[in-house]
Amino acid sequence: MGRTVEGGMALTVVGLTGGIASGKSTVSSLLKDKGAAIIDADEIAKEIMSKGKPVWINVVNHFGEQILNDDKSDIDRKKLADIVFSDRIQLEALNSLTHPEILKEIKKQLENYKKAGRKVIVIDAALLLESGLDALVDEVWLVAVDEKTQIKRLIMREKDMAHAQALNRIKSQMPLKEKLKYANRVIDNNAGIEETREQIDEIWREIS
Ligand SMILES: CC(C)(COP(=O)(O)OP(=O)(O)OC[C@H]1O[C@@H](n2cnc3c(N)ncnc32)[C@H](O)[C@@H]1O)[C@@H](O)C(=O)NCCC(=O)NCCS
Ligand SMILES: Nc1ncnc2c1ncn2[C@@H]1O[C@H](COP(=O)(O)OP(=O)(O)OP(=O)(O)O)[C@@H](O)[C@H]1O
Repeated sequence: MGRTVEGGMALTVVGLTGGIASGKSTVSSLLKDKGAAIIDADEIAKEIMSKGKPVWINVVNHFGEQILNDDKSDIDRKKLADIVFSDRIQLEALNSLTHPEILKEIKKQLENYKKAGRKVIVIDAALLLESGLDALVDEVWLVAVDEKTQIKRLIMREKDMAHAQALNRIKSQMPLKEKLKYANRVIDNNAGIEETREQIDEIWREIS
């Protein structure tokens, strides 16, 4: 599907999405090894909300002291997560404080990678479809796992996340069934890393 032109590969902007703990970072790093440029929405979200930045100040002003750590020096991400992933209105408030800045930074990195002549640029974003970021991409690739595997891996990764918290976070995202409607390719990450690597090898052969 990657559009080929005489003399080599054309530019393809890929939106890599999937629910929390579906395996996007794992797939991203396989794609990076192949030579793709990666734009990581979670990393950007963390960066724009680092201490003292405008978004940090706006988030603290909106949510108040309840989201600060014990010495009140910084945002306690776990406290903030507990609030927003159990209250849709608060999640929307956080999204409207953060998403415009995240979008701006993603666009900036995309332009820079294009200028640098990168041929495959991957935007790794859990909320690609929910936030309309898919308007920026040529293809949507979906990393898919069964909900049981998703919860198991999520709880394994986040040692202190309770089952209910894991479910809340999953429920705050678009269901897999809905995401499938937008996907140009589906990467099945239910089995081991080797099986996933084989799918990436195959996709890379097809687009290059
Ligand atoms: C609520 C916060 C502080 C929780 O931080 P925490 O360190 O526990 O999680 P982290 O940022 O590493 O995100 C992990 C995963 O949670 C899910 N998630 C994060 N934010 C959201 C959201 N607004 N809606 C739904 N799911 C989300 C994603 O799958 C993400 O990959 C943080 O996620 C945040 O600031 N979110 C708002 C910004 C955002 O939308 N980020 C995602 C960009 S795609
Ligand atoms: N095929 C696999 N087999 C076993 N474990 C896996 C597999 N793929 C990913 N994992 C593990 O599952 C967890 C979630 O994977 P990863 O961090 O890549 O997901 P993600 O979609 O990037 O998550 P998030 O959106 O929450 O950042 C990690 O601990 C990872 O090591």
